[in-house]
Amino acid sequence: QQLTLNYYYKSCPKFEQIMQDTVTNKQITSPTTAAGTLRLFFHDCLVGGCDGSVLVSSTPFNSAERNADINLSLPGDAFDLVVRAKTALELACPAAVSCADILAVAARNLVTMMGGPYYTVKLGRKDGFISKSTLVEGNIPRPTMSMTQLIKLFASKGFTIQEMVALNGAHTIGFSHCNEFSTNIYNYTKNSPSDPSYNPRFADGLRNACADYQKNPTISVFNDIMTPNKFDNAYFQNLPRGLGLLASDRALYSDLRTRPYVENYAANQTSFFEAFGRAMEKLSLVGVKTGRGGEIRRRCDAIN
Ligand code: HEM
Ligand SMILES: [Ca+2]
Ligand SMILES: [Ca+2]
Repeated sequence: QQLTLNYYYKSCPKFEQIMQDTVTNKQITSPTTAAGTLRLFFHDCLVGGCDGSVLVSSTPFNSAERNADINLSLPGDAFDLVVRAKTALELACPAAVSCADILAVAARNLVTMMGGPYYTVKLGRKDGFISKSTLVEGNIPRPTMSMTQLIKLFASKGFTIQEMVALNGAHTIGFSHCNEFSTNIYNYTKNSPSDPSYNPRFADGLRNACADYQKNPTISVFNDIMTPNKFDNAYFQNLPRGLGLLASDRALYSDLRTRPYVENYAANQTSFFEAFGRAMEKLSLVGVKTGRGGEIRRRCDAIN
């Protein structure tokens, strides 16, 4: 079986409309939803494919993906958006639409709403039967990984170096908690508090912003200081100036395997949008389940 563009044409003709209304409402009332949902979708697809496994809540019998430490910072608003869409869709067309499709379309609509490209999302994903916290480690990139490790991880999911760079352009919106980069700004070496690949004034600003982060771990900083709420190519323009927040962001410029793509996307937003859209279409197809390989969940947070 294959995914198709008009999968819900008969079974849920209002699918697109309900998704667009729900997404718009949620994003207007909670503007952090867009970035959170895009990251949620990324974390879904990298563990067991785009099958909604990340949406499942833990039970006394099962520690779900959400419990893995790397997923603890996924924001509640992103999960809430999926619940809202699912509720509206179950009223209009019961037991027709998968949670995996809801998440894929929500992420796409939000990218477009923030000013990013529109790309097509094929439909007909089924929801997975498995969500285990132990299956997360090693499948999702960490900012502390070397570029060689990052390239290998993305290659294992089917992505080229160029696609990996384009996908990282998602960091043009949203934010990161201080603990994700604190080792880069405090006591980096004996002689320098911060990683020399930072712009020194930016590093000072980060040290200031994060001063209390151990007492208050919720403190976070925009990934793209120039246009944190706009999906554009400013993220790539920041990197050559030492304004990349995470070590993995700055490595995209310092490493010669990835720098040419950074330079291209920094100079040409159209080129970035095309590459990002194509890479997201590809991400949306990673490990998808069809037919009896999955189910339509009644609730997105629990396997039927
Ligand atoms: C080298 C690869 C990547 C690494 C190491 C990485 C790491 C991170 C980290 C540590 C955060 C901060 C999370 C927090 O503190 O709450 C973050 C945020 C984010 N990431 Fe990535 N990421 C990578 C690639 C991607 C990709 C491919 C996407 C999507 C296509 C993505 C989308 C996002 C978004 C949208 C945010 C902001 C989330 C929010 O504001 O709630 N990331 N990333
Ligand atoms: Ca998954
Ligand atoms: Ca931006």
